[in-house]
Amino acid sequence: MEYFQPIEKPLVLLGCAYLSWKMIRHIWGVLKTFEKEPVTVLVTGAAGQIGYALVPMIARGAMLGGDQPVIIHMLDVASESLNAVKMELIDSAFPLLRGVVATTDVSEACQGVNIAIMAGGIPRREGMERKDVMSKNVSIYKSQASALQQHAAPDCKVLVVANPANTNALILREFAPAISEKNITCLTRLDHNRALAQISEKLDIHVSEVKNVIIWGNHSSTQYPDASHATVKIERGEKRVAELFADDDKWLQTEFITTVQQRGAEIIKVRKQSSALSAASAVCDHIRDWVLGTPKGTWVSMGVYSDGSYGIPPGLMYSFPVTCKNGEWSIVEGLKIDAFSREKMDASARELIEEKVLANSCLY
Ligand SMILES: NC(=O)C1=CN([C@@H]2O[C@H](COP(=O)(O)OP(=O)(O)OC[C@H]3O[C@@H](n4cnc5c(N)ncnc54)[C@H](O)[C@@H]3O)[C@@H](O)[C@H]2O)C=CC1
Ligand SMILES: O=C([O-])CC(=O)C(=O)O
Repeated sequence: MEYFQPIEKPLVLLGCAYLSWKMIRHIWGVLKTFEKEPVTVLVTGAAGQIGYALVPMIARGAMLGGDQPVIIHMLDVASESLNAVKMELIDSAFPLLRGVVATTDVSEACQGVNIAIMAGGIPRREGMERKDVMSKNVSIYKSQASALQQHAAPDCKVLVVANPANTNALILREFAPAISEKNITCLTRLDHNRALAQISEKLDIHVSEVKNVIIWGNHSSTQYPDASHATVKIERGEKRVAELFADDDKWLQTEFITTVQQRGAEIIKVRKQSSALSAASAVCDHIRDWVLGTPKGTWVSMGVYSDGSYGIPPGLMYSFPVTCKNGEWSIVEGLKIDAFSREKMDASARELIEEKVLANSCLY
């Protein structure tokens, strides 16, 4: 038996669709009220240049996503400037910002932090190498390591930015043995982004179409920016970057490498201060990929504790190509290394061994 006249059927269907739509909107509204727990992010050197560029990025969701509330802890020895940064953060009325702590006390700063961005220290000036700021900065990392170990969340993820970044991270690891070595990294993402940008400029394509460059080694002028596995997006698939250069064009083996290696020094020369905006942005990229995962088929460069992969001595903090999933990084294994790359990768490893010895001589 028919319940409805043919004329009534479309009206009933329309009514049902309307009610379902209302119900979905209601459920969506309820779900939206269950917001995520805030993540506590520490920034050391927060009154400095990188800190000043970085904290608003974090508070806007550029690091952990637009639906992730954050509490920002800021540590610096320059208490007045630090308080001014706090005032500005409050004045910005960031919807995701759930709290701000500005302190000169390292224990208070580290309390309960889930992510620690370590940018406190002195930057190099024109004419200096990054290891020239070694003695001052490694002692900071020695003393802050134990505060992190004692007061941060047990699974806190640490990113060391201050130079010499790889060796500071190694010192932090040595003096915070309770923090898993998988949770201590250093920043080479700025170099990685610089390498992508150089290729995109050279080939006159958008930077998002280039991927899988690698920064091997130290965040110093011995780093090896390697484009031999990099690809660009083409209409149907991908093409190796190397195939886009004529056989006799040695740009990828010469100018590309030196430009990326020297980009930090070039910025200092022109700006009279080291890179801050691009460094802060690279920090967000590093943590976002580590926490939320790298896109399928894409790797990024991170300074991590060497497990001996690619013949790099274990126990160095060395930049490798990594992919990230479920909050963990893994080194991309099995890439072919030719003699040209081998020599450059080993030279950077040798420099890191020397820096380790130098750092220890500053500390003991
Ligand atoms: N890994 C990378 O890609 C990059 C690393 N860097 C390095 O990052 C570091 C920070 O650079 P900027 O922000 O430009 O320098 P900056 O001098 O503007 O800021 C550093 C801040 O650290 C603070 N500070 C000094 N000692 C401290 C301590 N014991 N505890 C807490 N804070 C302390 C200073 O008061 C200052 O506010 C430098 O070492 C620089 O060389 C810079 C750019 C890129
Ligand atoms: O070069 C410096 O000293 C600052 C830095 O690390 C960079 O810009 O890569």
